[in-house]
Amino acid sequence: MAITNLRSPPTPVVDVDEESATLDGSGSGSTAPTTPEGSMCFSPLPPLDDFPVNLPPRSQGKLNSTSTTSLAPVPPVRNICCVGAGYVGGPTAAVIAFQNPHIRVTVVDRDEKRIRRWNSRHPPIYEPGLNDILRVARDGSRECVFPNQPSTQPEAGEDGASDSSISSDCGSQSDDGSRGPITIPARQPNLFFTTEVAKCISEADIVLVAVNTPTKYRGAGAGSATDMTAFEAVTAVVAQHARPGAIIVEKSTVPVRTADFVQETLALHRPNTPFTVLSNPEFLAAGTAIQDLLTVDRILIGSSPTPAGLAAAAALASVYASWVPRSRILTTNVFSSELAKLVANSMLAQRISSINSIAAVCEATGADVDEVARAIGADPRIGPKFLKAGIGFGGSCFKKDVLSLAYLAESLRLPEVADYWRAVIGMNEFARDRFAARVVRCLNNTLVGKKLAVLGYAFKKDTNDTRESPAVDIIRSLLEEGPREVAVFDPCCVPEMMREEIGRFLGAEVLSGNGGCVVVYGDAYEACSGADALLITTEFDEFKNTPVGGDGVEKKKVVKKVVVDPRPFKGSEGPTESELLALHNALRAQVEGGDEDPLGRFNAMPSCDAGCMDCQLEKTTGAAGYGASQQHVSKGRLDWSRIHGQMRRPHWVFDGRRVLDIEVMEKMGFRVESVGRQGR
Ligand SMILES: NC(=O)C1=CN([C@@H]2O[C@H](COP(=O)(O)OP(=O)(O)OC[C@H]3O[C@@H](n4cnc5c(N)ncnc54)[C@H](O)[C@@H]3O)[C@@H](O)[C@H]2O)C=CC1
Ligand SMILES: O=C(O)[C@H]1O[C@H](OP(=O)(O)OP(=O)(O)OC[C@H]2O[C@@H](n3ccc(=O)[nH]c3=O)[C@H](O)[C@@H]2O)[C@H](O)[C@@H](O)[C@@H]1O
Repeated sequence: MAITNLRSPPTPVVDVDEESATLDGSGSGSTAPTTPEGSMCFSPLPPLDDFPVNLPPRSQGKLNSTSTTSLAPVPPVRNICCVGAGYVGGPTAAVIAFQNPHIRVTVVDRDEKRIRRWNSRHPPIYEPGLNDILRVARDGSRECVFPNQPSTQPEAGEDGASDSSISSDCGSQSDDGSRGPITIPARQPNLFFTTEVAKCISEADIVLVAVNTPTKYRGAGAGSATDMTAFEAVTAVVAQHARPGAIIVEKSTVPVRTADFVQETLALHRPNTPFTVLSNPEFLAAGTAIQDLLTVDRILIGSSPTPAGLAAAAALASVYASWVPRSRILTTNVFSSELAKLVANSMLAQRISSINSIAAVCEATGADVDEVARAIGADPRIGPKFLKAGIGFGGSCFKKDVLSLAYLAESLRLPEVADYWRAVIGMNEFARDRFAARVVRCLNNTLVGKKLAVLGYAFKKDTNDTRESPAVDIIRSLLEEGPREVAVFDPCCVPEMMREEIGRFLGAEVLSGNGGCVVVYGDAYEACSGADALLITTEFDEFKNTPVGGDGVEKKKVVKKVVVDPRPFKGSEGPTESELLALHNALRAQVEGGDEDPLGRFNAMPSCDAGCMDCQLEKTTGAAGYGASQQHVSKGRLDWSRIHGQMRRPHWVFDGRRVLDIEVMEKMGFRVESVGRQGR
């Protein structure tokens, strides 16, 4: 007998402590505008301890609250619109849709090219696991049937035969009903991408605003303040088109008290229409976005403490509760939530700058920064994460968010606080400059006539995101010395894209073909061939070295990931989407390079036009790591002995990310200089 799955959560009701709605009990202690029913008041809030922090299990359907004096119905969520189809909006909306088949999720963006890509086989960003999510949520899925027993374990009574095949004839149901076949019904697509911004906003119960909020580059606060142009533009569209009662969610990272501004804009355009504004910052990291979203450590929801504010928070929480344990959904006041995001990134950046400052001390003293990091990281109060020294942090957010915090402090007339955080950025720049200077110093203070290969262009491993990549600054510094060639290779980025970006950041004239000396390669060995020095600028595993045997052949350490088959699924409701995904991954892991759809759930992917630029790019470049059909396939670790044979003496390697085993490299004849370790 078939068991169907895909539970949809009941609509909860929220208990609200009216006393806590404002500190003074007046209903609003602020001059900030409120909606007619007072859904947003920016008054001081009660201490967090008094605020309903964790939401109860779905079945209870009520917010925890010590004293409950009124009930506000939690609005049902059937339609979500996410504005911004970027690194955050795309994956976040995809996971929300994947986990909530009963909710229609539409991602809107004004960038037609981006939307076209999301609707094609070539999503505009690469993230491990994204493809599997899109294949179900965007494309819908077929009915599938599978036995409810681990395929690696033989069926009791059978001769050790294990059945990893999935077919419609998969055995009979056992007595207790738990091991029989499970039928997963077909799923309709519920994730859509479109440029119809206003229309989709007007249909949504929840509008997630996930547009870019970079640093201002001109005018007041240039270089520090957040550029709110995109956010403001979207807010105006939302204000004009959102339906009454809609919940507006700040997903973008925004300055503290942005919710005030959103509320004012809404009140300006639609004075008598109730809206609720929430802060729900995103903590995902590039390269692990899907994993971060699926196994999230916390969801932060900031709301006003009014009945409507808390009800809106509960509505948003119910969306996440489809897969996130209630204990990980934290609610705070809206400004704490906005500030917490800036502080989270600033503290992470600060840790990196702290260890990089120590790297400089190590280079001058003979201590080794990895050893220092290991020693201090063993203290649970410090912890081992984010202590990897290198050439500094990159990425679209750390720098801008630290600067935004510093700007906030300046605006609040707290220059000491601002200086403290600005020093984090200063130390980051120092790390890069020191590394580039070290390369030049080791190469006799001149790069003229020399070829240098830069390995890694993305700002971190396993992503094709190159925003604020330290590699760009390193290339710029190298070019100042007039080298013969700067070769650039990245295992995850498409060469054409890298060329385009380098041209944009450093000027088209630096590129080969335009009279410049920067050559972008799609092959690491070509990039390294004839090089005087190699610089490792991104911590890709591909660049790590592994012991070499007497035969000169690289001995790869094969660490087989143990992916546990999650069956048997217990309970009468059938597996959740997360459990199905775990099964999908377990079955895939059983066979190397095996079936991309072992459950037989996937529908056909969208087809591309004959003239699809991305298909052509894939054909001409190999383009591993680009496009849904081609997730980042590791090109394997570099064969360092082969590279040694191709390089010029004395085989300089500058390890800016501490990925190399120096002893092994030196035995092979390389001359290695590493960040955080004394050089020669
Ligand atoms: N990239 C990351 O890993 C993380 C980013 N964030 C924050 O999330 C926000 C978004 O960042 P990303 O996704 O990286 O930015 P992004 O630049 O990749 O995407 C933003 C998208 O918004 C669209 N957009 C801009 N103005 C628009 C308008 N008026 N109407 C419709 N669409 C519009 C752009 O076309 C673009 O596709 C930022 O505030 C960022 O600080 C937060 C956590 C992680
Ligand atoms: O707001 C954001 O955009 C996101 O910023 C970071 O995520 P991300 O920038 O994608 O990547 P990280 O893993 O944090 O790495 C950032 C940079 O720091 C560098 N790094 C990281 C860790 C470390 O120990 N040392 C180090 O140099 C990385 O190489 C990379 O260049 C945060 O980790 C996310 O929580 C946050 O949501």
